[in-house]
Amino acid sequence: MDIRQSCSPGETRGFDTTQLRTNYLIEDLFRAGEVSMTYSHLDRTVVGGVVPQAKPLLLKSEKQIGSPGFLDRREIGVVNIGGEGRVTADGTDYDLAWTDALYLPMGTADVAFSSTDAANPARFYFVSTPAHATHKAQKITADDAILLDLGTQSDANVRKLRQYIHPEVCASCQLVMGVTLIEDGSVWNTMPCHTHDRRSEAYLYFDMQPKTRVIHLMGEPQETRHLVVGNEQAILSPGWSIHSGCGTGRYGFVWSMAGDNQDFTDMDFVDMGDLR
Ligand SMILES: O=C(O)C(=O)C[C@H](O)C(=O)CO
Ligand SMILES: [Zn+2]
Repeated sequence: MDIRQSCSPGETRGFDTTQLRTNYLIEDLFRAGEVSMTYSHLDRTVVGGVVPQAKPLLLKSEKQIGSPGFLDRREIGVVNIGGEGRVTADGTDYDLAWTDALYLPMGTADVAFSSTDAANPARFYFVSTPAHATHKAQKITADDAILLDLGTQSDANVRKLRQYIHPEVCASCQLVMGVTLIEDGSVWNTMPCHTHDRRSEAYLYFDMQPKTRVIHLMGEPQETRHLVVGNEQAILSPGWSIHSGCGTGRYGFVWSMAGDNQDFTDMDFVDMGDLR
């Protein structure tokens, strides 16, 4: 398990490119036939990638989780960004197509991931956060999610934001999760940008051509830094950091949040004139 400690805004100001990438970027999340996990101390969020081939892959606990079962004291949200696949949770099968999601609650004992066609494997992205109560397991499709049409053509930020794990769609303890797809011809996400010190956030950029890159903006609003991000790479975003990006081509991203509240609109917007 890859471990990421929390960094303060002060030390982040002094980071060079390698230090920024080592602390905030997860580059190698999807490996054929493996479950990969990164444990971030930002709200103890575990971010993972699962690419099942011919055999199912199991969600297993590790020392860092501190309990025999991975979900003994955690909840998990899963989004499939690959070919058709199946998640089997305590004997129930959930078939997930591209951008379908699944919420599994605290107390789920056995979780297995499989691909329908090993030649076009499922690519499951997951985010898990500590939990204190057991809610209902739920599959959520793009049509079940709350859809927000955001942005304007003249601001080059037209996008569809879908809230999948959100109090009005699927009850959870703290996890909030969704997918934003940028329309063709637009390049920006989450600009004007914001912070939300009550919650941390994780971004998985996906649906990009091999040569496309997103220039992801992070850091304090008056001390911005950037990360150059490729397809299927994830960003860890502390509550004090802005999180916004501009692509050289089309892309989407899975966002997730954990922390003190589940109020999506609890954001501190940054005035353009205050960005540095
Ligand atoms: O397109 C957007 O705007 C987003 O997806 C916003 C993120 O989800 C976010 O930052 C929520 O706090
Ligand atoms: Zn945010």
